[in-house]
This record gives sequence, structure tokens and C-alpha cells, in this order.
Amino acid sequence: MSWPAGYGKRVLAEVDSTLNEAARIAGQLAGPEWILALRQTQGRGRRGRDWKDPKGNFAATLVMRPQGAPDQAALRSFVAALAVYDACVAVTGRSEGLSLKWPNDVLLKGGKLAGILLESAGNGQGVNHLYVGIGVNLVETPMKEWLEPGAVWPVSLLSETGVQVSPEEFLEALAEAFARYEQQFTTYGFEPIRTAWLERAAKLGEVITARTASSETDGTFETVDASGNLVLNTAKGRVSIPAADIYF
Ligand SMILES: O=C(O)CCCC[C@@H]1SC[C@@H]2NC(=O)N[C@@H]21
Repeated sequence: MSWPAGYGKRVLAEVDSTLNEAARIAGQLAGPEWILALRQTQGRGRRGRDWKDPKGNFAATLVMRPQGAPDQAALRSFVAALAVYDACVAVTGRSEGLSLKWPNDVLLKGGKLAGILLESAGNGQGVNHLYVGIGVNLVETPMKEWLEPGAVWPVSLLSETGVQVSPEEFLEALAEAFARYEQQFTTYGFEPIRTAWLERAAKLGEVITARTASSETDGTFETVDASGNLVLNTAKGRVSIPAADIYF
């Protein structure tokens, strides 16, 4: 494994959130930069949820200036999910039990191992900086106490595989994998990423529930389309969903 050319790295003992730190330093950076925190005091997850981050778990944000059309920037969540998947394979030596949950969770034996949160800064016309926040339960599952009903049960890499990896070691594997998929994305577009993601997708072809603040849709998980939308085959026909939480 080697650190990818052109990417910077900084390691912080403690920070409020690596996403906050990313926004603070983005303007000073000449190229993409990984920010790894050994502890976060105010980590956040999707939909305004907290993300607890005890010592030993992985919390990092990649700051980047995404190339390509503005609507392509958000597709980096699929790039990131694939990279986390590959990093897990690299550090454990096995892929059994790993899968990807739309839009951007990584599951291990059906439990939530990792979450991804994308934020961005722009000028109204496009995305200047993209912040790819990634949290992986390497050793602990801190969210169990306040899990929402129906949410996927959290698991850790250590509990499910017996493999203990430090955040620094995990970052080496993740940075290499992300750079590889990002190169593929900028060269060939979303299609190979979409294909690779679908090959690792959880519950493809099965009936799932997509829930938003105002609606709930049941249907067979048919595919993810070229814009990254979830496509469900429902009783009322084919439905394309841009954002939702998924329940199995
Ligand atoms: O809700 C989710 O599943 C997404 C969780 C994202 C957590 C990571 S940890 C590193 C980065 N900093 C944060 O505050 N959140 C993300």
C-alpha cells in the first residue's frame, strides 16, 4: 500500500468535527487533503443526527475540489463507499459479509459499519470544495444507545472480524482506494462506479422501504440510475428517489 500522489494528510489528536475543520482550512489548500481526527467531540451524521466517535474509531474528511459538472459532485458518495469497502477488504484480507447500502452506508454482516456524509461549499454556480466525511466503527459501536426504530444495528470491524486496525492504518488503505476510484470516475464517468457499487449492493432485487420526512415508499430495489437515484419498482410503477433513508 502506498500513499497516493498529490494527496495531503493531516492528523489531529482532537477536533470538533473533521467536516468543520475541512471548511476552516479548505481555502488554504493547494490540493486534496485528508484530515484524520483521533477523536471528534461534535461529529455529525446524516439528517442532523449526532455521530459519536470514541477513541480508536475512524473519523476523517477528505477536502477536494471536484472536477466535472456540478451535479456530478454528489456522486462522490458512491466513490467513497466503494473506497471504504475496499479499505475494509485490504485491512482484513476478506470481503465476506461486506455490502453497500444506498445511498452511502457500508454494512458488515448486515450491521452498519460505516457512514458517509458529504458537505460542500460553493458560490451558487457550482461546488468549490467538497468535504467527504467518513466514519468507520473500527473498534466500538457507540450509537447503540440511541438507535432509531428500524435503523440498522451498528457493528464494528473488531467485533465482526476480530481484526484490530488503527485509524492511521485504515486511512492508508482508504486513501489509496479513494484515489483509485476517483481516477476511474474522472476518466470514465459514473458508469463503472455505478456498476461496481451495484455489484456490492445490499438487498438488490428485494423489497425495501424508502422513507423521507413526508413519505414512505415500498418497492423492489431495481437499480441505481445514472444520477445516483434509487430506483424502486412499486405497485404504482417505477419510482426514482433522490434522497431517503432505507429500511429493510
Ligand atoms: O450518518 C451517517 O451515517 C454519516 C456519518 C458520517 C460521520 C463522519 S465522521 C468524520 C466526519 N466528521 C463528521 O462530523 N461526520 C463525518
